[in-house]
Amino acid sequence: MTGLSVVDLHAAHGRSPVLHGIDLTVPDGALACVLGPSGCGKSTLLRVLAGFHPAAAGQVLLHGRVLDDGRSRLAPEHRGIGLVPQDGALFPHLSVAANIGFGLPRSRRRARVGELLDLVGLPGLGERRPHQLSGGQQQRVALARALAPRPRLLLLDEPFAALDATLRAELRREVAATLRQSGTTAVLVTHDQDEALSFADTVAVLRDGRIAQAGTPHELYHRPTDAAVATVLGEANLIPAEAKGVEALTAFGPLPLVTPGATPTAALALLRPGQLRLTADPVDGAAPAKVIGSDFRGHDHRVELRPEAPGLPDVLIASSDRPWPVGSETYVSATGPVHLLPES
Ligand SMILES: Nc1ncnc2c1ncn2[C@@H]1O[C@H](COP(=O)(O)OP(=O)(O)OP(=O)(O)O)[C@@H](O)[C@H]1O
Repeated sequence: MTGLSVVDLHAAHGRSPVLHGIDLTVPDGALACVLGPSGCGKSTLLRVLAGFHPAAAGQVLLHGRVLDDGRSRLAPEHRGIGLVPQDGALFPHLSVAANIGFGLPRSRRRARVGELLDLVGLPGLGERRPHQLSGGQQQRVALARALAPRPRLLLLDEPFAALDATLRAELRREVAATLRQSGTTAVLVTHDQDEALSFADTVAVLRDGRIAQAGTPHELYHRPTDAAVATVLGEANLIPAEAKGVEALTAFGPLPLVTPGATPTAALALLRPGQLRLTADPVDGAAPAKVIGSDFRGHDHRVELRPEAPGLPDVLIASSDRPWPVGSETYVSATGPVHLLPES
């Protein structure tokens, strides 16, 4: 069953159009993510969904009910939609329990607040004030507050942006688990590709107010429709290729295709950094390359290379489990399968 359905949605700020025909479907109980750079229209989209900004045209439906069709719109308080803002926006003078229970009927408040404190992993902290909590705990309270009235849709506006990297990854895992446990349909907006790929069932890439591509995180990462989507989702090496049967002919030799047949013949092959292998000695299909940059990232090394072979871009990015000193000579080879993108 469809939870949220956005059909050909247009929105503007004054006379400036910002959203140009957005189509987005989120099944009931699914987690969706809208990923895009600053200024592409993510917050405007969330504000239209929440009812704080009017649609200029198109439709927003929740469980089949029209919320906005460009002519009439349902008031935000009647939509059954919860919002978790970037900074949590808790009431500083109220306890955690009072923040979570704000707006709930008195008779149900106590039990529901207790339930939610357990759900977000903060049992026993109901009497604290927000300033007595860490940033991550405050965001969990904001999530609990948004979930308290059992919204039919939860909107999350870069809710982890202010947290450090480790806490951010941990909290988004917890939040995704909490939303799945409560069966809540949710839309998260972010400019962070790791967040999008790890959080959502469906990712929609928003570019200049248009959905460039939508699909599962796996589809978008491995089968982007163009080079811009490929790079929004993570580092990408794009090398000239020609499709021939089940293979792509490249400067690294023939590599198997992800989807044989349905590709342009002259194209770019997408190779993620993990598909490039570095060796001290030449192997089949390897190109000589000079190491021009190397960063240790804990789980691997990000190695920047200048290949010394025709048919390759000026710079390649590889992932290696061992360090390669800057200035050293190496050999780079590739493993498929590869996905082909149109050349321009
Ligand atoms: N209140 C406003 N009045 C006029 N223009 C606005 C207003 N709010 C946003 N805009 C413009 O609309 C466009 C989309 O802005 P929006 O805030 O939706 O983008 P965003 O993707 O959420 O960006 P960010 O990630 O930086 O928050 C931008 O060009 C922005 O300058």
